[in-house]
Amino acid sequence: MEPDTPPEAVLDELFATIEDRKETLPEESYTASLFTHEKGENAVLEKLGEETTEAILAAKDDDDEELLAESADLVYHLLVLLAMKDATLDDLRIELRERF
Ligand SMILES: N=c1c2ncn([C@@H]3O[C@H](COP(=O)(O)OP(=O)(O)OP(=O)(O)O)[C@@H](O)[C@H]3O)c2ncn1[C@@H]1O[C@H](COP(=O)(O)O)[C@@H](O)[C@H]1O
Repeated sequence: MEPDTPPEAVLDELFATIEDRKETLPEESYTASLFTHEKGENAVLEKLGEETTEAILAAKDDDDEELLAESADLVYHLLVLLAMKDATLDDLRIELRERF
């Protein structure tokens, strides 16, 4: 991702990169390692649990910087899980829109 990517395009670009890693499985990619992990989907599910706990602790500590960092880890791992389950970012947007 380029440093000058507009903030509103970041999630789409990140999700497209995750889908690319799922398809091409580069050896050096952390994202690809989640798709090929010996624990299967449990690897990303465990990370989601860890990052959720870390975000909660940061919020309880009023550590705003840490909360943002852990939230980013959480969202990233959630997007990996969605890609793993063949869902798309648009599926998530539509689900949210239906709640209005
Ligand atoms: N946004 C992320 C991202 N957020 C978090 N992480 C990784 O998620 C892991 C978080 O684990 P922890 O916080 O527990 O840190 P850790 O102790 O180092 O992790 P582990 O030892 O448990 O693996 C770290 O290895 C981070 O590097 C991410 N890895 C990749 N991306 C993006 O995904 C895209 C593809 O990147 P590659 O995975 O490098 O191909 C790029 O746009 C990246 O910026």
